[in-house]
Amino acid sequence: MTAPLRLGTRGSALAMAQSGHVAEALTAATGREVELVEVVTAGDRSSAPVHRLGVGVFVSALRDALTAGTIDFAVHSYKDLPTAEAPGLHIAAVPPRQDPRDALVARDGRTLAELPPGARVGTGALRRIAQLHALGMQLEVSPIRGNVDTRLGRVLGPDADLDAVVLARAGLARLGRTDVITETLDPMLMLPAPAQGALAVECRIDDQDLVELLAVLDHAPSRAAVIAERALLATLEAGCSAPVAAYGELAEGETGEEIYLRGAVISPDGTRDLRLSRTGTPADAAEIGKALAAELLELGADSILGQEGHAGPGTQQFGSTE
Ligand SMILES: NCc1[nH]cc(CCC(=O)O)c1CC(=O)O
Repeated sequence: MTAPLRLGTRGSALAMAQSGHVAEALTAATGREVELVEVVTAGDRSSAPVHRLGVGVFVSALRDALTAGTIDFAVHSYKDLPTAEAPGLHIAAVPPRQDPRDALVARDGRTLAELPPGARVGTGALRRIAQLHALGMQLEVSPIRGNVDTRLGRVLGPDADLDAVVLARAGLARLGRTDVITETLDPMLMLPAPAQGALAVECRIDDQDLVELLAVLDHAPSRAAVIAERALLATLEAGCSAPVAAYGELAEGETGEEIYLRGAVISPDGTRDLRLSRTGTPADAAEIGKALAAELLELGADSILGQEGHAGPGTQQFGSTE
């Protein structure tokens, strides 16, 4: 009898859902038993806005437990991971990615175009705040945070005080709540966060057997897209509050598989809005992301990021913008 593998997870409904899903997939593919071990993170204990805490707080407790050996592997929302690699740890799999787009949940079944000027829209991420302002619809954007249920309650609950909220479709999908979505937002209007909708399955790099076992969960196209998007983010050296968006799509081109990467840097008030795209082969995913970031920098992305508490080269801690 082999002991069950210990999968460390945060206790939030979203984290439990995605960890449970990965555990089931691993057991189905390999026959190995998996046991969920709850790890409490500093992010779960605090109610400060995420862009001030830095999403790294959700991650570091899980990584500490991995390094200490109290768990064998962990599942992260990929967009919450810092762009810097964690010493001694390895992302052994990127499972098939969920739809990375953002979703609007609005009162009275409204779509974005149906919101009147002055409508109150809640979202915590600067990337979303910036893109909502860039629409020029005179929306009143208010920063919110909390778990998915708390955020939905601001629109759907008995004490609803907002007309709409914007959140990741993937989070709602994992919780079985896509029924509340009134519009899945087109990336032309709301480009997703780098790696949104993707998971990272991480273990210790010296745990060779587990590295090999977990590889069955890897989905190459999802990994390539995420590599491109995060190379863009890393090259911009964006701090934890940076309004940076990136979306890589894989499609069959004339010369084989192609990756189409879009990137955006938007000032929080929406007045400056840089959007560019680039294509290439999935094998060059990282180079495509770097090159697109370099083009954005040439257009002045650094001055937008500088306005927003840009950490500057070498000082970056947290990779995600939200
Ligand atoms: N911001 C926190 C966060 N981190 C991961 C998700 C779920 C979506 C995903 O896995 O990318 C969410 C919720 C959201 O952005 O609405």
